[in-house]
Formats: sequence, C-alpha cells, structure tokens
Amino acid sequence: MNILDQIIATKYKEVAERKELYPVKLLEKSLYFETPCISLERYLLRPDKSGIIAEIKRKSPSKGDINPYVSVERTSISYMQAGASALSVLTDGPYFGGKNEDLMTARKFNYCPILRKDFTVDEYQIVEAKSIGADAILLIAAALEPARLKELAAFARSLGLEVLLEVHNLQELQQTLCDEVTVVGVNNRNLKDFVTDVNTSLELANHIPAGITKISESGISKPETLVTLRTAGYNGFLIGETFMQNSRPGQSAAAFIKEFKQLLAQQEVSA
Ligand SMILES: O=C(O)c1ccccc1NCC(=O)[C@H](O)[C@H](O)COP(=O)(O)O
Repeated sequence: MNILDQIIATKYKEVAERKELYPVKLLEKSLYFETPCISLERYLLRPDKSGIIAEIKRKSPSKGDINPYVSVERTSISYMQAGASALSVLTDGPYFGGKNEDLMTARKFNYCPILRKDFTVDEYQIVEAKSIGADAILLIAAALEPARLKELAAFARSLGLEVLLEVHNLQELQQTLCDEVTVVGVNNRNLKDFVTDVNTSLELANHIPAGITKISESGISKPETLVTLRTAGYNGFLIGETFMQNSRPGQSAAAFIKEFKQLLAQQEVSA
C-alpha cells in the first residue's frame, strides 16, 4: 500500500463520519451556495499574474512538520500581495494538518480563486468544498476509476466548481481526461518514494491537448524552473513547501515571484 492508498482509505472513513455529523442538507444552507465561484483557469491565464498557486501546507507525509502553527490569515493575504494568482489550501487533517476552517479563513480575507486541496472520493466532499467557499477541487487520477472521476467532475461542475485533474503519467492522463476537465496538473512527486522531478511535467507537456490549462505541481524550488516550465507550455505552478518552510511564507513568495518576473523580462529582451 503506498501513501496515497493509505490517505484514500482514511478519507473514506472520514467522509462516512462527516456525513453523519454534518448532513448535506446542512451544508447546503451555507451562503457560499449563493456565491459564484472565481475561475482558477481565468486567473492562471491572466498576463498580469505569475501563474503561481501558493499553497498553505502545515505538514506532509514526505516532510513531516513544515509550518504547523502558520497563520492562514496573514499567509494567504501576503501570498496574494506577493503576486500569486491563486491559493491552494490543504484541508486534510490526518496527513497534512489542515482543516476546513483554514480554507474558510483564506476565503474570508481574499478575493481570488481558492483550490481546496484534499483527496476527493465522494460527492459529499464536493458539496462540502462549495459550502466552505472553495472555487476548485482536486481529482487525483491515481485515486479514482476513470468513470467515477468523470462522475465526480460532472457533479463539481454542476455546482459551479472547477476541477483540477491531477496525473502522474501518460497512462493516467489518457484514461481520465474528459470533457468536464479543462485544467490538468502534472504532479512531479512520485508517491511511492516521494522523489520530486520536474522532468515529469516536461515529459508530459506535449501530451496534454491544446486548450487545456496546464499546471506543474510539487518540488518547484527555483524561479528558473518556472521559466523552463512556462516555455514548455505550463500556465500554472503549484508551490507549497518552498514557501511554507520559511517562517514568513509570504516574504519567501514575494522574493521568488520578483526573481521570476526579472527572469521573464530578461527572456523577453533576449528573444
Ligand atoms: O507533499 C506530500 O508529501 C504528499 C504526499 C502524498 C500525497 C500528496 C502530497 N502532497 C500534496 C501536493 O500535491 C503538494 O502539496 C503540492 O503539489 C505542492 O507541493 P510542494 O511544492 O512540493 O510542497
């Protein structure tokens, strides 16, 4: 059993418990059901933005504690002031130290797309995502049968949420890409050994159909890497650890984005 299998097994149990505690009828009373979602895809494609989705991540299976007592209010605001295009908030508790309240805090203080980064296996979690103010959800190809993934994607779209389809290889991409998905994320982290390699993104870039918004996820630690990924056709870059391992993640993001923009300007001059 790899770590993803373990997380998913825990998630099914958690969802069954939450359904009892907070029934769908209750979640549907949330005011966020009246609020239109902010498009992640649109923000990633905006030329005035960096394409960075800055993540709030307290801990992880690969690194253990990263920034367990982070202030979500301060960090989310400073990420957006630094020039991030969107926020990603890990809401999984057992493996990532997150909670729904983290996303609700980020929602309260920011007008920007927010990805609920969790391990979605059931429609209930999609209703929950909408009820806490998320704009997009994650569906992981390695965790779902293709037909089930399509069903969940269609359900998310029916609530106005965007779907980020996460793949690790060509087979997953070919099996799961469907009409309901317009944003694909390539995860550079091998979930068997946790090794990250951005070549995973570079190798898959040309296999993702034109018209799909492409995101490279995990293990990005240098602004130069973003330039390479952008040249390969990526529109978005999901970054957690690199920022979160700093006591002030927003400052780390600001320095990173400044350098990225300088590199892009140099690239334009020399083109
Ligand atoms: O981060 C992990 O250790 C991990 C392990 C198992 C499943 C998922 C995991 N991470 C979730 C993510 O997708 C990342 O948080 C995200 O892509 C950002 O990655 P990074 O910039 O490397 O923190």
